[in-house]
Amino acid sequence: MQKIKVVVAGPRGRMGREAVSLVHHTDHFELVAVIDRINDGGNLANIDGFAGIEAPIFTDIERCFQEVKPDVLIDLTTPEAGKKHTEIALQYGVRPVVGTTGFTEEDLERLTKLAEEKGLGAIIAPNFAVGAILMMKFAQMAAKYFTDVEIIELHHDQKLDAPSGTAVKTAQLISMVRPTKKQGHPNEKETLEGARGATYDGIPIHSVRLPGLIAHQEVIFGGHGQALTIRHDSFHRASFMSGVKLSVETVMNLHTLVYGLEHIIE
Ligand SMILES: NC(=O)C1=CN([C@@H]2O[C@H](COP(=O)(O)OP(=O)(O)OC[C@H]3O[C@@H](n4cnc5c(N)ncnc54)[C@H](OP(=O)(O)O)[C@@H]3O)[C@@H](O)[C@H]2O)C=CC1
Ligand SMILES: O=C(O)C1=N[C@H](C(=O)O)C[C@H](O)C1
Repeated sequence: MQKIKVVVAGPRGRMGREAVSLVHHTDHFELVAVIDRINDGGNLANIDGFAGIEAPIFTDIERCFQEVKPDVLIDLTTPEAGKKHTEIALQYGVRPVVGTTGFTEEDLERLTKLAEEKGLGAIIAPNFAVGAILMMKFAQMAAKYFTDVEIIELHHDQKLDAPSGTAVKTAQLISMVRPTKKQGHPNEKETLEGARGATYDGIPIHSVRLPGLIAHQEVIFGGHGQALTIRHDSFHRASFMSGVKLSVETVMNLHTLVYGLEHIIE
């Protein structure tokens, strides 16, 4: 079996480290390079925590693609870098698998068009954990029966974007099946700004950031005399890696951009 040649962007990050280890330990994947803001021209094996994992380090992603000609880019960086990397990957015929969050609907539209023009597969997944995908699917199912819902997402305090990509995706899936609705009392007023959270299509989203947390979300539905809570917890970033592996394998056979792992996990 031909190995899939993979580049990881953001290898020193919390998710990037897990992804490097996944690629290194998967027989049919080959880590051909990493994209890092520092250490240009060096080798990953010389960086703390990566002993024995050989891969050239590039800061310039275009030079990397020209020299190593990878099949797939795994991006786990920041919203700004992730958008730029995804676009450049598609320009160079490299299939992106993007876990980075903070992409807007306009970004997704632009990248979908580009992937189609190039006839290339791309996967952008706000959450790679199978349990989180199920939480989103169950929430979408429940929304047919309960039209009042609020989302509480809880993350570590080093997270850059709020609300989380998962919370936005959950609200998008719910809003596909329920009519737009202004929840709460029509005359309610915030005496402290932000008390009712952000809203997506009328669905309140509350973001909690605390040290000690990893990635957690509750979707709370309220009805007459009852409530339903659907909760998912990632206690370790290893929870995301089976989804990353499946995405790298699947993207090789796609010719369009897929947004969300729920389209891949049947
Ligand atoms: N889809 C999913 O299942 C999951 C997605 N995420 C998302 O993944 C992303 C990364 O999260 P996390 O690992 O916690 O974040 P970290 O801050 O730990 O890691 C991000 C890494 O990206 C690097 N980076 C930033 N800009 C560039 C650039 N231009 N080129 C190369 N590397 C760059 C940073 O380098 P430096 O150290 O120099 O700043 C850092 O090492 C976030 O958007 C997060 O929301 C997180 C968990 C799960
Ligand atoms: O930054 C994180 O940690 C996470 N980000 C993703 C998101 O924004 O939804 C996925 C997961 O929640 C962890």
